[in-house]
Amino acid sequence: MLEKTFYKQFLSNSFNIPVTVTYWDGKSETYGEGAPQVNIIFKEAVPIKEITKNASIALGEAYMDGRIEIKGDIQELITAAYENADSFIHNKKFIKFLPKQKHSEKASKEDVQSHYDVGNDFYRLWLDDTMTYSCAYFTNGNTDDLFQAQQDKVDHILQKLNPKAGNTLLDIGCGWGTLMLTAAEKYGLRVTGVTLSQEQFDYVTQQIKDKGLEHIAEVKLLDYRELGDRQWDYVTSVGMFEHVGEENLGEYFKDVNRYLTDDGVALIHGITRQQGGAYNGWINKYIFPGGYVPGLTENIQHIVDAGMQISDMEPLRRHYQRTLEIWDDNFNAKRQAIEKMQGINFTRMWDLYLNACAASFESGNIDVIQFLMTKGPSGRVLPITRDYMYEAQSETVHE
Ligand SMILES: C[S@@+](CC[C@H](N)C(=O)[O-])C[C@H]1O[C@@H](n2cnc3c(N)ncnc32)[C@H](O)[C@@H]1O
Repeated sequence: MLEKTFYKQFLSNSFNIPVTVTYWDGKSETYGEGAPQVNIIFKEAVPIKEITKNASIALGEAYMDGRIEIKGDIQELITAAYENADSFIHNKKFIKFLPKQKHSEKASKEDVQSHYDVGNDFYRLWLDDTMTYSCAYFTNGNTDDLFQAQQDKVDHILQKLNPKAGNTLLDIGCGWGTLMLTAAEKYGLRVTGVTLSQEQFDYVTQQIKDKGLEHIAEVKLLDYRELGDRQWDYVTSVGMFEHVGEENLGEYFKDVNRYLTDDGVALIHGITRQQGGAYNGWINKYIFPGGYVPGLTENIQHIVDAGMQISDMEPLRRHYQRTLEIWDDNFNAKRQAIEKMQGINFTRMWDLYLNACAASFESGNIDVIQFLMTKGPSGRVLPITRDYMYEAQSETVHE
């Protein structure tokens, strides 16, 4: 009885849409006004002490192993929790414990490999053919297909750099390599990519060979902190600073600045949080160990402290919401194959992750920003308007 009183209070305050909750004794109650859109079914009670320790971990784990079922749209339910300031997602009372974070070179390697080395065969099932794993750019609104939108994102980034053929580019956290290989093939740049994932490194190495780009493209299995004194004309880093950790973020931007020539341009693209930086219990425990989403102003402060000058900033949150929705559709279209490959708990975990991230963008809890920067006020002067970013590029200029 005590347990149910707690649940009733906890759940009736958590969402800004009406929900029906079916309890372990088979009885249902509806909270909120109007017709319920989602039914949360507790097949058994999640212990109150787990919920009060970290509700997102406790409920996430219960969803993963099937103690909780959700009938209706999971993204809509989680968005409703993000949009409710009193919900357990925001309430410090339910976030007393966070998994420990370490960001040494060794810890970063283990963390990154635990996520990306799930395997290229897994990612191939639900990413598009560019194997890009970051926010796409839907040039024509939401109608573009993901493959086109990922290519457009890469062009959008590279065009912002105003690149000159023959110049050099470093891509920190190059993933499966589409940005760096496009920079080489289409823009004639001499490119270096770094990743900590063995699977990505093997994939990009093969791509460089297959495309005959060995003379202008190289990939390294290295931590971004281990690149020595070398400098590049352009530095890009897409969907990567979220791995760096709060305590290393200032140094990360200083490294970006250090790797740039005096005349260099950097485009750093990543997730920020409106209300200040945060770790997320369940995501940190199961999806991105070591992940940290910085606050927007925290990032800007680090950029300024590193001595860089911001030339342009573009928030793309609705593009990331759309990207995640397409990934989740693709994921569910391949659900059987994924369950066979990774097991049912992993599949439920990953589906929850994609929905939770889409909800976080949808509610505006997080955003994704492209920061375009030069090396201080005396660095390169970019064109005075944004027009140059949208001018069509010539076809392949590959040397
Ligand atoms: C979300 S993926 C993005 C990949 C790619 N930029 C894209 O847009 O598809 C993050 C990338 O950052 C890399 N990464 C994370 N921490 C790193 C580190 N300390 N040093 C080098 N690469 C790192 C990962 O290996 C992965 O390639």
